[in-house]
Amino acid sequence: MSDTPDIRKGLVGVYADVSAVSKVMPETNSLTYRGYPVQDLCENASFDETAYLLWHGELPTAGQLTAFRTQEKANRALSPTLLRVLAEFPKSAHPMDALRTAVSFMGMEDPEAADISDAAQRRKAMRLLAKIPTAVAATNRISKGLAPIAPDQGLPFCENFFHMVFGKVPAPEVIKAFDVSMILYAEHTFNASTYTARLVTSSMSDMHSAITAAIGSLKGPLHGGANEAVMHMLKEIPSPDVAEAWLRERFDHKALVMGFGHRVYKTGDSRVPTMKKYAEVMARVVGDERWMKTSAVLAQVMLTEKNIHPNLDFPAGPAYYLMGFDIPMFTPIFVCSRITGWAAHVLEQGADNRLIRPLSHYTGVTERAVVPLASRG
Ligand SMILES: CC(=O)SCCNC(=O)CCNC(=O)[C@H](O)C(C)(C)COP(=O)(O)OP(=O)(O)OC[C@H]1O[C@@H](n2cnc3c(N)ncnc32)[C@H](O)[C@@H]1OP(=O)(O)O
Ligand SMILES: O=C([O-])CC(=O)C(=O)O
Repeated sequence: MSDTPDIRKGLVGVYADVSAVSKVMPETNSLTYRGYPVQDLCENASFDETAYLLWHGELPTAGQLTAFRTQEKANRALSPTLLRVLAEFPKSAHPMDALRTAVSFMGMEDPEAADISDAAQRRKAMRLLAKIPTAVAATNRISKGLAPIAPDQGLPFCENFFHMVFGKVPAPEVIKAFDVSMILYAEHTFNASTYTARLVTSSMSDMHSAITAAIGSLKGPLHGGANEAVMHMLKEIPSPDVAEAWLRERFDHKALVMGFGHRVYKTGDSRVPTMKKYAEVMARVVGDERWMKTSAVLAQVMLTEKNIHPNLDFPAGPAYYLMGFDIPMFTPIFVCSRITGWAAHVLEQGADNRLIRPLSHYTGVTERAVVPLASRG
């Protein structure tokens, strides 16, 4: 009889804890946040209402939303020190690396750095929700030799982000497409970055440490980094007519096709139809159908040849490109949204904590004695 314990590589199929934040239902390709279908939230609520929902368990009343928005607007500005630090980062730094370091720095500056009470962690989550977009926009502008644009407290969350990146606010349909992407990216149960945040929290560490680690996890191309990889891939394909041939060559090299496949959804990602609809809106607004046409060919061939469906990153990549964002900003934009889900999980983990510490099954050399240095040859 083998003495190998039951190891689930990648924790495939393992329930690691309970959670009341969201529910992924792969059998129906659906997703709810605190019981609300994500599509319903996209059509009938805003991203900041969704953030409130994730943190408080209920949608806000008008008064609660006004108070939430006031708090968010009041916390947007970065300190002069952090702005100077951002300006000193290596010009070659990827914006996700810059953001990881910026969030870590925010942790040192936070007025309640040492306080991990639920109330303090909630206030820190609000400060992160408000400041992360400012850091993302400033990093982007600094990388182009442009001066950062200060947040405008008179503008709502999404409008303010465009203002800080481009110095202007686009048409309402662009804002709506962006807001929808933010709702769709907000939360997704125990994905790698959220689990990272919970794991860090489980040692009774603080919000900024958990979020810094989560950003590191999200950056990888198998996770959030895929939205950038999708756009690089689409740009490699000269036109929709050659997309099928391009993909078949990729099959020959057994290469991953970015933006396809998912650990939990095997017959379609709940969020893709909504994001695709708004990516198509963006294609019409901009008058550039190339990316959606190429995407349609890739999705069709991946389905018929591999039976693999696109994930959220597949339509989100071209949608952000059509909104005018530089490709290295796509995963940082994901962070601007996912901070809401991460923080909800940090709060949930903190409220009923047990140190996360799994076992490893040893497969190295058998026990042996140290040979003194003089005798080693
Ligand atoms: C927001 C998000 O994080 S969504 C995920 C974003 N990531 C990507 O888009 C990266 C590309 N996708 C992938 O690498 C994978 O699908 C993952 C990492 C997302 C999921 O991985 P897993 O659950 O481990 O899938 P798994 O490896 O079991 O896939 C099953 C089979 O499909 C293949 N497959 C899965 N995804 C892809 C893909 N994108 N391209 C080509 N083949 C794929 C695997 O190679 C595997 O084939 P095999 O059985 O011949 O070995
Ligand atoms: O759930 C996952 O593994 C990845 C994902 O789609 C997400 O984090 O949004």
